[in-house]
Amino acid sequence: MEENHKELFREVFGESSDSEDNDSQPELKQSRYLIPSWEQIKEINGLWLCRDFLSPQHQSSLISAVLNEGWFTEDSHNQAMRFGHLPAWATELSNSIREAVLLGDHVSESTDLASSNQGTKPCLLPSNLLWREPLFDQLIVNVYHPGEGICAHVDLMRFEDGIAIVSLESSCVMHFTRVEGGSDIVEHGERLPLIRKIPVLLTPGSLVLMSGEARYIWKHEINRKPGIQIWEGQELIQDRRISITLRKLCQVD
Ligand SMILES: O=C(O)CCC(=O)C(=O)O
Ligand SMILES: [Fe+2]
Repeated sequence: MEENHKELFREVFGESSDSEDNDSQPELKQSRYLIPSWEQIKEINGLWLCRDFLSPQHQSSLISAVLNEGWFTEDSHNQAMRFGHLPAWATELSNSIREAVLLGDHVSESTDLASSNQGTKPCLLPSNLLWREPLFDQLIVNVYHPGEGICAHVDLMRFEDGIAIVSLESSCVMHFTRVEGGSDIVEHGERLPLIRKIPVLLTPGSLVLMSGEARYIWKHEINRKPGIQIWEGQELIQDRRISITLRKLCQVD
């Protein structure tokens, strides 16, 4: 981790328990989470996936915390939104997202992720977004029953850049398509068709981060109609799926 990141990391998360012996290095292995590995969705700038974001235990406690809010006591209730002051579990989740980005940066320096992208270090989340306070102040929890999904959309412009989606329970494929009017993609000197659907598998406990092009010029959708949720040639078994989307409202001055 870069020195300034280390300092910021200490400010936000404090020193770990066994780094008090005047060795000022934060002991990253003592962090609440294992060092996360991030996957860059190469076709889409600004789209990152952390598959091992939450351990199975953390997933269970998060599901309990969400269900304990009492938002989904009736079957017809499938979405809850909160603005401003978020429940403690959501604030903790936001902190974990920041932590995963910081630790992920650390990992990318020693892997070829760092040398990809024509020599420029790929950025999980621009630092002005990573260090804004609060990182997120809006929360949506969606509960999807089998067959239910969300149609293709770009999140509303009233939200800032830098959106996180945590997936729980059933896996699903989220498809990304470029918004119309975007120019053709040129890759290796070849013009690729404008309408391209990029599938991304969202497994339980995974975290998606969208910023820049991924947030503004790509639509995302989850179509759980029969025959659409295919991954590696197999149709996914559908069960209930819960997602937690965290965003920040734009300031209105
Ligand atoms: O449920 C999801 O994974 C995505 C939710 C979403 O895109 C939204 O609420 O804007
Ligand atoms: Fe969305």
